[in-house]
Amino acid sequence: MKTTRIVLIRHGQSQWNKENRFTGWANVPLTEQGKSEAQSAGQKLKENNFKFDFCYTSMLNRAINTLSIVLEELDLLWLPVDHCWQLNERHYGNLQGLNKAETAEKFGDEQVFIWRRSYDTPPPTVDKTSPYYPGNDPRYADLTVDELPVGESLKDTYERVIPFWNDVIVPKINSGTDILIAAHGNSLRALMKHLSDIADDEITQIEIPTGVPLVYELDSNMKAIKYYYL
Ligand SMILES: O=C(O)[C@@H](CO)OP(=O)(O)O
Repeated sequence: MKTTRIVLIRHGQSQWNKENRFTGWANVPLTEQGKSEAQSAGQKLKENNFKFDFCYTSMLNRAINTLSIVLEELDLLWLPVDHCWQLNERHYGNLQGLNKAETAEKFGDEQVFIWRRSYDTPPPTVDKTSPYYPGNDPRYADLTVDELPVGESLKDTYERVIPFWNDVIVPKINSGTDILIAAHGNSLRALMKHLSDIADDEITQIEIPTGVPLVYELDSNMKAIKYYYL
């Protein structure tokens, strides 16, 4: 059976990972630690002789910068890269910017766990006056009003990531292209759920570390044979 290998990577530590704040589509930078995680990821890929032809990332600086640091380590900065809003982090609605511990003190641990890890409960939404409404950001000018998220559950994120995977990334892989995807904790959890057929109530337990290459071996139906971290 033909197997395919792809590599996923969550961005390195961001400023708001460090400050324990809900991030979502907020465009925060990598910390120095995040940059060095990305460098080590690139070195590990190099030591293990990984080769790539094409990359996908999100529209958010922390994933774009992580990818570029990894590619620099691999001497592959010249590779083509598609920047796709579908790979963005889950939009965290009105929670964006809030400290997670303070929010738990205010609303209770259980409510915050539901917002963070339930499959289909969305966070409180933003309205069009919010600085976190993506329709106010020129990078999302091509999205229709229906596509612009105002606060997503993991299920909502899954419903934009997986059609993009099936319609855009799978044909690219099938044309014999070795791909690298740099994205986010929850957009990658959605992809892992699909690739490994993880149940709705089990995906709560999957936590992806920042800046560590996640290797997937896929069968001819583009489903996981196995996955491991480098
Ligand atoms: O804040 C976020 O955007 C995400 C990822 O950092 O957090 P969580 O782990 O709560 O989904």
